[in-house]
Amino acid sequence: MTHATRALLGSIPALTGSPPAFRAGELPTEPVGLFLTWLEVALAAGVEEPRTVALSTVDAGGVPDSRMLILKDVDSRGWAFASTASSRKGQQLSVCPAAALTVWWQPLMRSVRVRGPVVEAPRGESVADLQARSPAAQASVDADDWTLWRVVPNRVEFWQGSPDRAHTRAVYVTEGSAWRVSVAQD
Ligand SMILES: Cc1cc2nc3c(=O)[nH]c(=O)nc-3n(C[C@H](O)[C@H](O)[C@H](O)COP(=O)(O)O)c2cc1C
Repeated sequence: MTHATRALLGSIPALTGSPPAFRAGELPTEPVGLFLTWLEVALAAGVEEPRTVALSTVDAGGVPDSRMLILKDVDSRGWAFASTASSRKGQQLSVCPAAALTVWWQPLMRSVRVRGPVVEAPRGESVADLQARSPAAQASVDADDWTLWRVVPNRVEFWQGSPDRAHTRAVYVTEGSAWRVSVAQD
């Protein structure tokens, strides 16, 4: 029933919502501050579970996988997430230590994506992360397996959708130890 499915999908609204003001001429010089500002706006707007992200990794053959995860921290060291080293993502990160991470915050019509190499946090941080989980969540994993990683960003893109489809993207790219930001309308 391809036709019916296509019709069903076509009938579902997409890119609904109302964008907050986005002054592309007044961007901060680095992306972490802007991400945290957007997160605060998402929280104030009642976006549900704004710390949920899609994390994409690739296997040894270059084939990607993506899954939802909880964002654990964001600072100048990167975007932190945690899982088991023995998981599919853990195995993929051991052969290809790089990832992309994406959020979609509705009804703000905002998406952010972050990409770069992935580094494992010092062991103590993984232990602390595990200890902060519920007893049931702690009991479900082997403590030695639980791992905190960070995506160390070399490209961060802030996408602001618009009802008139004049979407705006602010793209931060590393240039040595500094960030270069450019704004595109598409
Ligand atoms: C909203 C949401 C949040 C999740 N958060 C985590 C998480 O923080 N860590 C984790 O290991 N799995 C989390 N999961 C489960 C993952 O999506 C995934 O199923 C699991 O980690 C196995 O992925 P893998 O086989 O690609 O390694 C979450 C799932 C959902 C839907």
